[in-house]
Amino acid sequence: MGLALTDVVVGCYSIILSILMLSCMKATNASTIANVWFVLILSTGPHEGTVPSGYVTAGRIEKMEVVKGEPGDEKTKKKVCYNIVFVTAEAAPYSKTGGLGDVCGSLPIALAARGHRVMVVFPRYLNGTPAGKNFAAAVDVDCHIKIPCFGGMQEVAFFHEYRAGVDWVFVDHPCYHRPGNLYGDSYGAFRDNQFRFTLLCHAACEAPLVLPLGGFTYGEKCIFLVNDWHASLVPVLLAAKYRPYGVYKDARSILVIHNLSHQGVEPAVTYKNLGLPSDWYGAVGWVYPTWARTHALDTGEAVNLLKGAVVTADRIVTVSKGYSWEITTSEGGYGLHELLYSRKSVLDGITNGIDVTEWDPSSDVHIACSYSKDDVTGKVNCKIALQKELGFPIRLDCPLVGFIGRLDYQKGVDLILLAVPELMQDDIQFVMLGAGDPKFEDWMRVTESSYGDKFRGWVEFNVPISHRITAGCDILLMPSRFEPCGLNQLYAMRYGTVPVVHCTGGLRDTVKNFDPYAQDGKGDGTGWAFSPLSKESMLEALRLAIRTFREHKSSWEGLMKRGMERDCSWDNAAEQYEQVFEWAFIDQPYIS
Ligand SMILES: Nc1ncnc2c1ncn2[C@@H]1O[C@H](COP(=O)(O)OP(=O)(O)O[C@H]2O[C@H](CO)[C@@H](O)[C@H](O)[C@H]2O)[C@@H](O)[C@H]1O
Repeated sequence: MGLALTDVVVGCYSIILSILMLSCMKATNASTIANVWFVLILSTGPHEGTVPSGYVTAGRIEKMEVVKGEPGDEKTKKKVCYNIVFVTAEAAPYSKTGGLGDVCGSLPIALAARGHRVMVVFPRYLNGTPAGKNFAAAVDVDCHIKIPCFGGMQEVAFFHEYRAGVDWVFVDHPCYHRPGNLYGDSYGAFRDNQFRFTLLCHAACEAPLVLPLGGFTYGEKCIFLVNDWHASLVPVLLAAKYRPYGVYKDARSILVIHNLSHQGVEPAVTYKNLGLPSDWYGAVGWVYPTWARTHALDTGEAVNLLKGAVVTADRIVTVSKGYSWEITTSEGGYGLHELLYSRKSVLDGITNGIDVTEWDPSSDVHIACSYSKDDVTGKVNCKIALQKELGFPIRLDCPLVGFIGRLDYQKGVDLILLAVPELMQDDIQFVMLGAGDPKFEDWMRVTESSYGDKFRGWVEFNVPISHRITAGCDILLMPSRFEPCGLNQLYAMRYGTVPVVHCTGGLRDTVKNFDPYAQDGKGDGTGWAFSPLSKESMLEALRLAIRTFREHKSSWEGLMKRGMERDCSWDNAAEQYEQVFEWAFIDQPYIS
């Protein structure tokens, strides 16, 4: 295929422009120049292998894109592309226990689609169940490394799959092969989780240096996105283990906080296991508040991996704006609020997007009948099918309320437990899907046996049924005590299911309270956000929603329609992440 003359002209223009920009920058900022490449892209064809064609393997690649609008209206746009390394404990569809898996399974794809080179590093879990087939397409890249930690040299291997424009890199070690879920089994959390995720972090720091994915390593000029406590050792390792030897001087790290309530806290004596130099204790060292100590001689000394990332990462992102503020307060900061407040200038909130391919009522393979915002009639069939599946009487006039989530203090399940005896007096049907705290699981089973024709407690982690509940219900209840972003309310709105949520964190940011009088009486809003967090205010909001469903059909249709029309794709969030990457590279590494 030959080049058109216009392409050649634009190409020459771009080369000249690049040379000019390069010399300008030389005069101003020599250290930035070291990791900036100007690449002229005449045409952006499909990616081959893992190195997008026309790219240079570097931390930051400035790509001159020819933007073609109307004929004669061609202009050159600068786009900076990065080598991005996600480090996470889970990524869907390979492994998922909650929203972290959803985000790390879809944000990398959105960033790759925007031109970045993206790798996701996470464990190769095998628990002896059919879930193991999720890893079947990954191949052993025949690269074994030895990691110095926990008193010896631990050998890990890497597996790799290139899918949807992303390098999925699986860290392999026997500690990830055992029955149970990703973090524990019926006896509780695995006792060696600190070991398992220390290995992950060390391996993730090596991956860009040693893995020739598609023939080229990512190299050390990259940006690490470290998710939650499991990946939090990465920025500490960059600062303590690599930069003193001149490695990763041009890399940056961003801590992404999905949930501050889990911090990876272990006794202080375990510091020696982490593979950090002895004089770096201060980065991860932490002292419990007095009230949390267990006995009079307890000094409260501990290592806290998330705290280590808060003090060493170049920037911090939380998964909604509301939550980024909440974590700087004593109510929401879980003991880290003062530290987080001190880093306020590099703390941003970016609301999660959702995987709009997996969660699309017009093509969802799990639901009984497809529908869309332009034709919602199929939703009725989904409701009938769900009522059948749950053994409820088939009644379209009866509001069907759902709850999906981990059975955990965070999700406000205790509030539902308190409210159910009253709620069951009303003419409603209520389904709860969740697994977690055994005391809530038992309560769901008992409640189902007491209110057989109107309450179902589905105790399991089951993705297909979560889709069917999202599609078949009229209302989704989320009384979360705190919610960094929340995904189920986003899925619900996309499926025309109206959310009733506690007004907190990402729920407050994404669910707009219904106002029947707005827009000259046409109404506005996408659901109900109640406050304070009490049984009474939750019941009041739920009953208001139920009354609107029963008595104000056009208002209800408006609520459904506005929810379904919301833009919740990842592209918008990915663009905001790009802004944060740019800011991260403007500054020198926070700890150099
Ligand atoms: N029993 C079950 N069966 C099937 N699917 C189930 C299930 N229980 C939960 N899920 C699924 O797991 C995901 C849960 O995501 P959330 O964002 O609501 O919460 P989570 O607290 O895990 O995530 C944390 O990280 C995410 C991502 O940043 C933040 O949105 C959130 O606020 C934060 O607490 C959803 O996809 C949901 O459908």
